[in-house]
Amino acid sequence: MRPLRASTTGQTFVSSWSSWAGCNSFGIFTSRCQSTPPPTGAPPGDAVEAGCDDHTQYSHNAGALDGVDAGNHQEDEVRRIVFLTWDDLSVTAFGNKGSHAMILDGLTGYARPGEVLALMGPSGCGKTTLLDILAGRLGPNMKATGDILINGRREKLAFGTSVRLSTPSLRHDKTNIKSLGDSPQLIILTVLKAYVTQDDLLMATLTVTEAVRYSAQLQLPDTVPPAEKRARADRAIRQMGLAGVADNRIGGRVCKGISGGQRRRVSICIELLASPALVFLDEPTSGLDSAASFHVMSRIARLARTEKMTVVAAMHQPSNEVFELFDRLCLLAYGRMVYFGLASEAIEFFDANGFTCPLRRNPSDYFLTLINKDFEESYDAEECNLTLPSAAKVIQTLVDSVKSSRRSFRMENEACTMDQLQSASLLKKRQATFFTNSLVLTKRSLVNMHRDKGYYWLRFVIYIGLCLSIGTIYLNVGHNIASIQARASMIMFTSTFITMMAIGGFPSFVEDMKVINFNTEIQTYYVDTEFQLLATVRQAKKHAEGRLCHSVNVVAKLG
Ligand SMILES: Nc1ncnc2c1ncn2[C@@H]1O[C@H](COP(=O)(O)OP(=O)(O)OP(=O)(O)O)[C@@H](O)[C@H]1O
Repeated sequence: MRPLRASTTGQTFVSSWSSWAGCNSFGIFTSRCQSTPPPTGAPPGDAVEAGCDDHTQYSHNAGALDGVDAGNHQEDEVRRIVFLTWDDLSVTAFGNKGSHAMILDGLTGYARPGEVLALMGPSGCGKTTLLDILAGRLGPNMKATGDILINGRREKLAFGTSVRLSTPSLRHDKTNIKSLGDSPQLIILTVLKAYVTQDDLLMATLTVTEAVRYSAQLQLPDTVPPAEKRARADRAIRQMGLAGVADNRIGGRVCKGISGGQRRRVSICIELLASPALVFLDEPTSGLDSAASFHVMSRIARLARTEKMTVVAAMHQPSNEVFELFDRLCLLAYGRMVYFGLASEAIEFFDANGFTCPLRRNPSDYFLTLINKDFEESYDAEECNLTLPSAAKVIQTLVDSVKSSRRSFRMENEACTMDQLQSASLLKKRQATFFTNSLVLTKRSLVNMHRDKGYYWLRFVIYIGLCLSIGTIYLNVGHNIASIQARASMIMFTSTFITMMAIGGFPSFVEDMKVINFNTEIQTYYVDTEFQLLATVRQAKKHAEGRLCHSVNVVAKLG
């Protein structure tokens, strides 16, 4: 069994890529594919040709990628190509009393540019956790081991979450894979990435158009003219089917705005505006009807192909049409991987393991029903008109099959090949400047504040009321000795009141913090410093107005 050829460190990405694409078409990889017999027990779906076809298909991208590369001479250009691989990835959650639970158990896989990888599995199987760890935003009570590599390098993704989790990687010990070396360089990399979480973090007071346009101003670099930014935002709105609600407020808990499905589409729209290299989507179609799901997913898949984006999406219940849009499928069951490969080969894989999907049944529904053991005890076979084997047995069979099959061998080789594209890891984020960010954030925040009746106008009315009350109480207080005491108590009262009113602004501040924190966490488009500035300007404006009222009142009434 021949090991894969390692690319030389220091090669340009073009040469590295071309040599790889060349290998796929006529060289090493093809001959390896053809010369390697499938391991015993490999299911028919693991046909050698399938693997090679898969790579040949990839070589079609080479021209496009070369084109991208050739045009990228400017220092601030974005390198769009992201090969994301993870190996032997495990995540454990720790409870308060020393208890712990394994959430992900030794997962290996990869996501490639121009493709959509769907993560599927029963609720609670670990899809969000996998997205979180890949995006570098794992919770504080979680510990992870394994390797995550971007273009062959261990990267530091966000908030100090190094993806260099443990060494040595198991894969390096496998005899059929060439070692990557003991300790690939740990670097801090700014990848233009996007994460659409399950909860939509949007400012309730903005309209759909405003939300998307502000994001365009923040995400797109200053070299893009404002008119072009607006045009891109408007185009994205239309493409997400939001033209009809473009001028509607997003809304929140207090005032109802657009629907849940529309909010979802706004979130996706905002995140995909700058065509990020790496996109994580957590249930992008939740709350959408089947037609809307299909349109949204087909737009994402088309963008992935045309912009060479690497898309990883956790999905629930995709329809047949949506399922066909996925390039690859990673099926999880209680933290373990029961399938990884081409989505189109999943039925064949299940069939080869004795689980034949009934005719006219949605394959993803069938897979999920087979591997869900949450409801086994309450499951009524007659009522469901379906006899299913024990989910635990199915999961074990599939996990064993994935590990031992030719598919697993191919997957690891592909992941390893991607890991070796080390020279491709120079990614640079193109974004608006500090000045633009500060300006846009401040403007957005002021608009938000003025429209928030509870936060701004109600407080304004209270300040006016206070001014009138104090003015009336202390009117003509005089200039004798007793008036000094009256003035002192008035000053004490107003300063205490203003402090209390400032505390009242906390809920809005917390809401803003959620949005800001999220964007900072995944390193999208603004940073702490800009937020500090924004918060200061905002608070200063609010208090200046309140204090101005008081000062005018006090000076006028007390002299
Ligand atoms: N911080 C945490 N501490 C303890 N357990 C956790 C934590 N986060 C997640 N879990 C557990 O890990 C498992 C996987 O959770 P995760 O949110 O990744 O599942 P999921 O597949 O995304 O679920 P769903 O499809 O319902 O969103 C669940 O059993 C969950 O209870």
